[in-house]
Amino acid sequence: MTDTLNPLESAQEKVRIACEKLGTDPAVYELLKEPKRVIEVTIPVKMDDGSVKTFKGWRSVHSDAVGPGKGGVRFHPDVNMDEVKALSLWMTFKGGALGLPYGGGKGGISVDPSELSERELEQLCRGYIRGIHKYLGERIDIPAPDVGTNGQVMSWFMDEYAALNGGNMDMGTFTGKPVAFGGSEGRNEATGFGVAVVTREAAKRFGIDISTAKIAVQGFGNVGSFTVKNIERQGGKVCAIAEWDKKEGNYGLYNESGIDFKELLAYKEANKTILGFPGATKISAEDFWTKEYDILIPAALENAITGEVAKKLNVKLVCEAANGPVTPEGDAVLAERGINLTPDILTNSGGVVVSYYEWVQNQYGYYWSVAEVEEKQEADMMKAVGGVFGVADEFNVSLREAVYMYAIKSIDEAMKLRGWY
Ligand SMILES: NC(=O)C1=CN([C@@H]2O[C@H](COP(=O)(O)OP(=O)(O)OC[C@H]3O[C@@H](n4cnc5c(N)ncnc54)[C@H](OP(=O)(O)O)[C@@H]3O)[C@@H](O)[C@H]2O)C=CC1
Ligand SMILES: O=C(O)CCC(=O)C(=O)O
Repeated sequence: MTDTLNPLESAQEKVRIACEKLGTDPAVYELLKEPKRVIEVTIPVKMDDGSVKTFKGWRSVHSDAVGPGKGGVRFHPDVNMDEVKALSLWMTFKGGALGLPYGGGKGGISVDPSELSERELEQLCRGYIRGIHKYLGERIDIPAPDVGTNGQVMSWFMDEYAALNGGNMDMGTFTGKPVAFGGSEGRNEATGFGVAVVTREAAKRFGIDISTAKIAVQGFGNVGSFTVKNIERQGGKVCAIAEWDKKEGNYGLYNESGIDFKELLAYKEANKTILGFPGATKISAEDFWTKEYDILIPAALENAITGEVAKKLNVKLVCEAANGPVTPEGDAVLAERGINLTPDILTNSGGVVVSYYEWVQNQYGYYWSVAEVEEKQEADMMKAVGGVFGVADEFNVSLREAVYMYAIKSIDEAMKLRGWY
């Protein structure tokens, strides 16, 4: 088997297998294999040095069978149309698995945001919204943060959207906004909080004691860092973290007795990197991937665990916090080696769950405390975890297959009710 690194092909394959296992009408795969709409925009930005640069951006709505498109916007040099399409497809199934009233959407711009000044970045954000605003709205398509974007980006998006729409302040058009500008308590940490919930439940299912488990996390961005924090809150410890650096390349940090979250975060805030953190030893990327852990949590980008990487892992459980971090060949190798896996669209669904709460709160104009948000999030995610584990047991399939099978039911039903087949 050759490794498919095209995320769209790998996403389509997962849907095809789920349809086959469930014996759905052939129309279901036909309707779900490609996005409903993809917009491509070229965004000109006047740079600080007086030159003009153009950037390519996309927004894809994979499905709106159940409700408006929903999903993040990624700013990264490797973003391309196929990646955006795949990420939007995954969002359709993430929403389905969690029972959210949404379809799937995703956007992105091919750019390294760290190379832009704040003014240039703001212009890029506003230009992107000028290009796609007619296709956005609380009931149409609702962006949120993903890799390389954050609450500040959402605020510029919202401001530009309101300006282009006669001052329309439908705040639910974007989620992941800062709390001071219509955001929800708990959204910034929500994905990592949810990853910790799913990891805890999977550990129970596969007989791993989370309080003594050795856990490794790849990526210390939004998802990775709050995963580490919430694993610590549950009494677990993360002993290895992998990151990358423009000069240094890929590397890891290791501390057998646990890397302290608060100290590491403070170091990152002060130094803009975790490289050189005194509370752990620097290790090579090769060492990071080959050391023995109970649980490995990839929380960076796609295709981190290829077939080759999967062969050398020394772990019992992989919890996919990133979208698409395991390639189809990686999946096959993990299965052959008896290494369990919790799939991305379940494991990292906490972000979109709390985005949903933000959208609800925006429409009510009534806001919840962080404790209320976390309680609701945990309950909603536990329901999905129970449902997916149940399908896996009933059909004797992997959790990856189970989550697609679990999610597809409601999407299929909505498409049929709408007369799409
Ligand atoms: N934010 C959210 O709410 C959600 C995010 N996700 C998914 O989670 C993943 C991470 O997203 P998020 O945390 O938001 O993004 P961030 O940009 O905040 O963090 C990604 C982190 O991974 C680092 N990184 C990049 N490449 C590597 C590598 N090869 N090895 C180690 N570290 C690396 C980045 O470093 P650097 O910044 O230097 O590039 C950064 O610190 C993505 O797959 C995203 O789609 C899923 C659900 C919701
Ligand atoms: O919060 C959201 O709407 C979506 C987050 C996201 O992009 C994802 O779950 O991959």
